Amino acid sequence: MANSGQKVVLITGCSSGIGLRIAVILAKDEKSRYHVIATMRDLKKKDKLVEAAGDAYGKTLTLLPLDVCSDESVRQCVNNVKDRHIDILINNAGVGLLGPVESISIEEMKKVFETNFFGVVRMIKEVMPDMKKRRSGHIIVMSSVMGLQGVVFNDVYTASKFAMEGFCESLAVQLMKFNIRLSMIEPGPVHTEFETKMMEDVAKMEYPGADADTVRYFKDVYLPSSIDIFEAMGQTPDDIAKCTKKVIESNNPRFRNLTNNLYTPIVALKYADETGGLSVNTFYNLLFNFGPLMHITMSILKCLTCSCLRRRTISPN
Ligand SMILES: NC(=O)C1=CN([C@@H]2O[C@H](COP(=O)(O)OP(=O)(O)OC[C@H]3O[C@@H](n4cnc5c(N)ncnc54)[C@H](OP(=O)(O)O)[C@@H]3O)[C@@H](O)[C@H]2O)C=CC1
Ligand SMILES: CC1=C(/C=C/C(C)=C/C=C/C(C)=C/C=O)C(C)(C)CCC1
Repeated sequence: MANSGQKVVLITGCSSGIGLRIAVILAKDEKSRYHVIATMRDLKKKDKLVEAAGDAYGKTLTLLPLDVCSDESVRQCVNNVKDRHIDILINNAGVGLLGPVESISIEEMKKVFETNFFGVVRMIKEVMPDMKKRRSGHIIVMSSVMGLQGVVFNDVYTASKFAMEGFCESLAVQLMKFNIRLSMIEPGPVHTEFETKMMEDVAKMEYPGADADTVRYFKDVYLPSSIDIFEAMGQTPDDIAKCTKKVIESNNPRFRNLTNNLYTPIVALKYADETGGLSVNTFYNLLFNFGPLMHITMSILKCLTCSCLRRRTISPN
């Protein structure tokens, strides 16, 4: 149970990746300022989190089951929190979906929206009224650079994150009147099971309904570029957890928080030209005309960021 001085933080999707690391980093806060309620839809998956939490488990970190796609599960979970008092709600649970639109059923698309959009809306609807009564609270949403900028062959995932951005940008204004803050975290590529699951799905898929050219563009052009980008720019879940902690601890938290400086110029294209031409044409050229060049650029970028060149310059031995 939380001490009177501790902030109660409820996090969704803590069985792996970013949610797991945020839970651990907050539960291990050096000043014990947080009581973390780490949630996951299947508590059988708790071992990785429990191991990473170490001594904090049972003290500053407790577990509750929660499936963001179920009204009943969301209600029960929040009812199980003492006085339903949640100071900080972190909406992290999310799923990806990759591939040509022709080969994805409407049912699969709805599942992505059910988790990434309605899952967050469901959580906010359950927690927000109590925050409003108390005139305090902070809601965090794990969005993505794909909530700001479309990426080819990620059409449906991108749309689900765009939907979230629109919802939150609207709600943030009303919430401010109740002294409740809303912040979006906007990571670029992050090495988690999200990436592995998508690659596994891609390997299994046969892309029914998509023509041969589209499948070729997806497999032979997009996928290698995407792998390059993950290798060159990919952050760790810990990077995102640290950034999220900073946002929570800021006196004046920003609404949008990009986590990766290397990705900022890519997102900036959209704001540099409101007609959208600059971003659409640049992405087209990067993908279809400069694919091999992009591979070289990404390799150089990877080399510079991994600091092997810098190490060699500083220490010739
Ligand atoms: N990895 C990346 O490159 C990026 C990820 N993001 C976002 O970060 C968030 C976390 O993803 P990440 O850590 O990378 O990926 P992971 O796949 O490692 O984690 C996703 C988590 O969401 C959980 N989850 C999925 N569906 C539900 C549900 N219905 N109810 C409750 N939990 C659910 C998963 O649980 P289970 O184990 O049960 O499936 C898992 O714990 C997502 O919102 C994602 O969109 C944003 C930008 C980049
Ligand atoms: C291929 C390709 C791109 C790919 C970007 C990727 C792959 C971003 C991944 C972001 C993730 C995984 C976000 C998760 O929410 C760019 C840069 C648009 C430029 C054009 C070519």
